[in-house]
Amino acid sequence: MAKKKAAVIGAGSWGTALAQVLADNGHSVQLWGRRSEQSEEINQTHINSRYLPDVVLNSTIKAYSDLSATDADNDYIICAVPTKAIRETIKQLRPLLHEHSILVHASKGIEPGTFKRISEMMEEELEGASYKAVAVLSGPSHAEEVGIKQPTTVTVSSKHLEAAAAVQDLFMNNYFRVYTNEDMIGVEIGGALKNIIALGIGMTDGLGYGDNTKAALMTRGLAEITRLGVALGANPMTFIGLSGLGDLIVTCTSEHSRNWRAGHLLGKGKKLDDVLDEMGMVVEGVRTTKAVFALAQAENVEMPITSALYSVLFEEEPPLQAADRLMGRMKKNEEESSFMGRNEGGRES
Ligand SMILES: NC(=O)C1=CN([C@@H]2O[C@H](COP(=O)(O)OP(=O)(O)OC[C@H]3O[C@@H](n4cnc5c(N)ncnc54)[C@H](OP(=O)(O)O)[C@@H]3O)[C@@H](O)[C@H]2O)C=CC1
Ligand SMILES: O=C(CO)COP(=O)(O)O
Repeated sequence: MAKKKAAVIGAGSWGTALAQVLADNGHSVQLWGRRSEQSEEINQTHINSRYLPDVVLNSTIKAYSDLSATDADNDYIICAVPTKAIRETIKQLRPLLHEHSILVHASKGIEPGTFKRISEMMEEELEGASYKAVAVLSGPSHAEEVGIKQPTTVTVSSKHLEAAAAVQDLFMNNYFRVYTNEDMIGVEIGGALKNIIALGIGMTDGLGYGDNTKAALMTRGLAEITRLGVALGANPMTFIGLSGLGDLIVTCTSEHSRNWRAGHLLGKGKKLDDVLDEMGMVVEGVRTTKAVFALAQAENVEMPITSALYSVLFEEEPPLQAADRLMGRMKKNEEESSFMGRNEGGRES
């Protein structure tokens, strides 16, 4: 592919790893982080010591901390800030876009209150602006492993299929393999909601439960993610792909996962605020649980695991009691209760 110009917005773990992939591919890369001391460190030492300390970054990456200094002639803007910062970031980037700009987000969350997916938030903030397309890049990909070039596969999706194919070309290399998928709703829902299940599995691991419990939560978790996704218009097949099952596996079974680690500390009896302070990195699943608990009610979709997590996170239910409550629910048929989308009968509490 001809060499392109890209700005990666967000110099946390993921933005830094994605900047490295793009620089390895020979593209010209700007990497924005909001702290000037961090951009100076990256430019001078080629290390992001807070977020990706074990990776020596490609020396061609140009870090900066003034968002308005993002080059207006970038072909691609890759947005890797936490979900809560998406709107303010897009507002600031808006004047720098042009008719060929492709905006790719790599974040995983749902907005509480509006229930918007990230691409929907972006499109709202971009209304009337000049740009070509919004795309999502998602899938099983810990920054720490991408940073050391371990074989990784992800999915890119966009309503604009030509843009998705262009993003595939931009990122593809011998350690980062990118698939396209037309189901943007499914890709974004899978990536955001697996964090809820990872929190839950971290919690049951913290309680001392083993592999049976992990498999139960992953399988039934995927069933409830699929149920909500189908109700929102997603293709159920997406949830057994990279951005569904793939990301669920990588997040629920790895100590790299901040969501798993936060859940683990909660399972050990720590309070949510103390856990979030201790993590010092984004734990998207907490905010996503709040959003999805309300969204499931609005959509009349049964999501018992999300509901149990909500009680633990926001209503101080002890994790053990929530686990007991999940096990004591009324009996079910596995197949029917997995993929039916909205509740046909009454809501189960
Ligand atoms: N880490 C991973 O392996 C993966 C992460 N993701 C997703 O990528 C997104 C970013 O996560 P990740 O890079 O891991 O997060 P990190 O916790 O590693 O870093 C967070 C980054 O966001 C910045 N930040 C925090 N608040 C704001 C704000 N209000 N405005 C602008 N920047 C802000 C932080 O800056 P500062 O240092 O100044 O606080 C820091 O650069 C998340 O949605 C996550 O789910 C997706 C795939 C893989
Ligand atoms: O999304 C991820 C891997 O695909 C990273 O998950 P965490 O945010 O839990 O670390």
